Amino acid sequence: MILKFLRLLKIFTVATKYGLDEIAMSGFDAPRTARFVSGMFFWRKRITTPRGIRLRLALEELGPIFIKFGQVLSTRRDLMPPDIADELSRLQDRVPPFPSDQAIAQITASLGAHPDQLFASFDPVPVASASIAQVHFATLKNGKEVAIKVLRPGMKKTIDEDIALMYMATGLIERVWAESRRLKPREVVAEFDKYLHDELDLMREAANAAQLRRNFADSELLMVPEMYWDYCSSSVIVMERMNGIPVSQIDRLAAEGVDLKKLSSDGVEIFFTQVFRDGFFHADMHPGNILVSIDPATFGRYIALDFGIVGTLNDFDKDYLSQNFLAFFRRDYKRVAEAHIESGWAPRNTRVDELESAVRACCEPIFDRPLKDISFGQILLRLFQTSRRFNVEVQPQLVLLQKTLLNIEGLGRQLDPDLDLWKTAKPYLERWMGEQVGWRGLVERLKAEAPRYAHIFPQLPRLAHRALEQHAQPHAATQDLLTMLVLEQRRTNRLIGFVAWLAGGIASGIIFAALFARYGQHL
Ligand SMILES: Nc1ncnc2c1ncn2[C@@H]1O[C@H](COP(=O)(O)OP(=O)(O)OP(=O)(O)O)[C@@H](O)[C@H]1O
Repeated sequence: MILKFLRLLKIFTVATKYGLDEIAMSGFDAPRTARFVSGMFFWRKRITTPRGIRLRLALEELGPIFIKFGQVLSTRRDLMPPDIADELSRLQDRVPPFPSDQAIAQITASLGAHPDQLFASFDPVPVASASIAQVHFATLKNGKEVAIKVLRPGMKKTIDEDIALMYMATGLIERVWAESRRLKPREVVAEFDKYLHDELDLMREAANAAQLRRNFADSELLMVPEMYWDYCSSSVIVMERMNGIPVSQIDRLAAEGVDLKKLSSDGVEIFFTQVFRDGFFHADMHPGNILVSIDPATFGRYIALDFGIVGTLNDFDKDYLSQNFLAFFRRDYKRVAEAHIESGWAPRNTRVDELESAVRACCEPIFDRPLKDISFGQILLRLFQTSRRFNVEVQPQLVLLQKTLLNIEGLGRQLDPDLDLWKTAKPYLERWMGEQVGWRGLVERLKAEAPRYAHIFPQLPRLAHRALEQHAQPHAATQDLLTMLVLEQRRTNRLIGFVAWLAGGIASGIIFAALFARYGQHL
């Protein structure tokens, strides 16, 4: 309890030192009591440093968990003012490594043997250390070079304590200051809580890596380290050691003869493949996590590292994205508005023309520049900001996607300032749309649903009969369901009819050809 109090006191002192209260007071219509308490810090020197810098310095002083919190906040550009988000994105969580005997103890406890027994060699000096984990290199007994990621000891306790304080603080703020709820502080902390706890389980990270590796097994564009499952636990993972040049070292890449233009468009292709083909994307694409191979066998291929954060998208999300991007680039804002209402994201009673004109107002200025300079990430961001005004809840996976898009665009344009994102991405969007509508889409969906239909179809007449009996006057939801089932059945019947007709045609053709071959000369 005393420790909790001291920690709270420390947070309070740091917040006052950097005038964070003043940021809050100026940003919102703060209640009088809060202004009075804030005004009591008369002894504080006049604050002249910009608010974003002050917030960043305060978080740095509060330690790794708060630094991580700032990094996560920096990605919520739909909530944060741009000056603060820009400054927070500069937070670095490079922290001093923890002693190697602690890493060795962690490996021994997790994998059941000392590194000397497990590996042919183990380097006690870490190659990198961050707030959650650090990485050591080693060699397996079969000669394979590996990288070992070890969780920082005692992290869970520290995280739980700091998060509990954050919940307490946000709860208090929300209670005394209703206006602050607009920023959804509790929701943001809850998201951060989940994010950190996900990162604490390295097994999740290993599983994400394995999935991404499988998705790109046949690709010439991206390499993902293999996970060595016999040496993986929730606090230690061992994976193939990758060699390459960090993508941020552009001069080195150029000197090695890597084609930067190709690298740039490959990056976009990889990203859109992850999004629209797999619905599974690496969402921590900062340049430190991306290498480029210069090994002759895999020259110029991307290497991905650090799989702690991935985004997943379902068909609904993909449909939303492709519809909106395509409508945007046709400047069809009405379609954008309709897509939001049809998908149920904007409330049903939203007026299409109002949403359309809001979207137009925020996006038209973006189109005032050459197509190649348009940022998908910016478009999505503006869209989310506009949508919020219409009570659209922006889905976390799309916020993650928007943040990753900004990273990819930044990276792509650093490698090739002429990168035309739209030209590179359009075929993916169009292919996705093509697969969703028309015969191809229907056949694909039927194929995917076939096993389920096999169960449902025989029961359909009974279920429909029972539903009709139970509800002589079916209510709206049941009515909708029945209508949907009937429509689906009709569509399937049409497809089956078409296939039967085609098969019949082919069969008659074959029979006719056979008869003609046999008896044709007698005719
Ligand atoms: N498989 C690997 N092969 C070679 N080097 C690796 C490998 N995995 C990690 N590293 C090295 O360790 C560094 C940190 O790894 P990683 O990003 O996974 O850790 P992290 O703790 O999540 O760090 P951060 O939070 O800064 O991204 C990488 O930048 C890279 O230099």
